[in-house]
Amino acid sequence: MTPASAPHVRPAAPLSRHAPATDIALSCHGIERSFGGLRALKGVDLEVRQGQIFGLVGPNGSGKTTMVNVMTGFYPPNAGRVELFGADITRMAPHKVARCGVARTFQNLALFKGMSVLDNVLLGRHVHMRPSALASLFYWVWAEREELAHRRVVEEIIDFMQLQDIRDEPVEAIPMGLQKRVELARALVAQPRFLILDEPMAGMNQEEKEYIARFILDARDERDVTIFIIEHHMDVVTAICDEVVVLCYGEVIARGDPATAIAQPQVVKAYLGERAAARHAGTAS
Ligand SMILES: Nc1ncnc2c1ncn2[C@@H]1O[C@H](COP(=O)(O)OP(=O)(O)OP(=O)(O)O)[C@@H](O)[C@H]1O
Repeated sequence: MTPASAPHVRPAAPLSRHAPATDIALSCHGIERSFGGLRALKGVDLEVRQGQIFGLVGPNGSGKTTMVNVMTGFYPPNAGRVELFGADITRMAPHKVARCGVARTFQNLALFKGMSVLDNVLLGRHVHMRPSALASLFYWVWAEREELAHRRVVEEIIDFMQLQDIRDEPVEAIPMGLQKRVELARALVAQPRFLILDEPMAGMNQEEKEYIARFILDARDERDVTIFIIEHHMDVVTAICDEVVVLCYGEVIARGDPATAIAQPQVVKAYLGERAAARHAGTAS
């Protein structure tokens, strides 16, 4: 493609010319966040290396979504520092974090009813769409070309996520498992470097879980994206995550290799309660 015909599609903005080269994609240090008298996060530290699938797990109410909200600028932390690819993004506004190459999906589906699958996916390109007066002036030359380039990215992701057959369906008419796949597609069309998935397998049956796990692995391997995942299905976590951090009441209680971390007694106790954990230990020994 010649420069003259190359569509003007912005890649994710580099964070800073002065950001140090690092193989750490995300680093959070000493993150504190309270809601009134409730300390939802109590000095959380974690580090995600580039190219990892990193899992954040923990019982309900342990602080996982709050942590993601701090990382993405939705909740400013009361203390601590968040770095993305070596640059400080603590307290950066969410839309600026998105422009730094971060995309996320939400725990509860956030698709637009009444719109087709294709249009919902296309919305994921908004982070790369910044109309300028000059572009409008030369609309037919530039804006149309840019629109085509956005469509090309969307078509590629529709293929990648195998959504061709349902592309024109209203999004509310397709099953829940497919809606989750559309959400993942919408996050991927933003061409993120760091993708956060909040319970991507909630409400899925075994077959749907295996399907979406495959797409997550392929996204990491083929699209050069680091993945941060919150997930309650431990079979999936052990199957696809390279590393996990386990939260309980806002504190890290285990970390490391998934199978080892989630078998720790304090983790079993956090999930099952003291008595069941003792029974589990009895059966395990
Ligand atoms: N906006 C808020 N206002 C008040 N309390 C909040 C708010 N957001 C979260 N909390 C509280 O902070 C704690 C951590 O909640 P959070 O949603 O981060 O947990 P979680 O691990 O994501 O839970 P789940 O697995 O159920 O989604 C909970 O006690 C929750 O009630």
